[in-house]
Amino acid sequence: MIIAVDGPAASGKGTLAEGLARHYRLPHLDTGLLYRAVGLAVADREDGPDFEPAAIAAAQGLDPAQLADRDALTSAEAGVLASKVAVIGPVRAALFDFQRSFALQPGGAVLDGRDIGTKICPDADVKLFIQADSKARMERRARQLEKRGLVVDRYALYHQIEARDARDMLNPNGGFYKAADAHLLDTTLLDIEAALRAAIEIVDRTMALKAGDR
Ligand SMILES: Nc1ncnc2c1ncn2[C@@H]1O[C@H](COP(=O)(O)OP(=O)(O)O)[C@@H](O)[C@H]1O
Ligand SMILES: Nc1ccn([C@@H]2O[C@H](COP(=O)(O)OP(=O)(O)O)[C@@H](O)[C@H]2O)c(=O)n1
Repeated sequence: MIIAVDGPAASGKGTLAEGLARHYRLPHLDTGLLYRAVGLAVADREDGPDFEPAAIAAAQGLDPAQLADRDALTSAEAGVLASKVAVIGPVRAALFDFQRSFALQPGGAVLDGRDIGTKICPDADVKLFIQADSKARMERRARQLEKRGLVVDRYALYHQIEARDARDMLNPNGGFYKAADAHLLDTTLLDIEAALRAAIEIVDRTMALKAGDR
């Protein structure tokens, strides 16, 4: 079974994808980490003239070992860099095969990102699109960063997330929209457990309907 989980920044898609993977005993890939690793690899060239070719080379040479440093990868700065390399078509093309092979491993997988239901796994068995209002998303990200001992300027964080979402939505190479057959799950008023219960219910119901069709 392949489960695609998409949604905007800090909507809770990673947490849900991890929970679904645990529940159904499937491997999980957070595809945002790939873009974050490419972004970090070219951080010193940000907005410079050779940013684009350097990002393409970094994506083509990406080594899964680069996904290990979670603290660096999940920083707010890495998120901004990720969204800048994510608009470069050849970067997306270079990362496609890794994501697709992960999805197609025997038994299936859970992948979360922005274009899983639309581009990476248009054939996924179940697609979820996770939403939460911007203030709730900012507050979740703020608390996540504060738990690491970082001092967070909520006003700046809110604007940074809005700017990243806007760049993502306008990404000409993206596919960052809710797939027509994706189930919308708004987690604004749900805690992590309630959101996971709702997601499991959607997956079970979708799979039961599919089994009934056969
Ligand atoms: N439904 C929820 N209610 C409250 N906090 C949540 C919820 N879902 C996720 N979180 C928290 O919000 C933060 C961002 O969640 P995450 O899953 O990393 O989001 P995303 O992958 O969409 O960026 C994490 O600290 C996570 O524990
Ligand atoms: N499948 C994906 C996943 C992430 N991304 C890009 O990578 C950035 C970081 O993604 P992420 O999922 O790690 O970010 P959060 O939603 O966790 O904040 C996004 O803002 C997108 O620009 C992408 O283009 N395609």
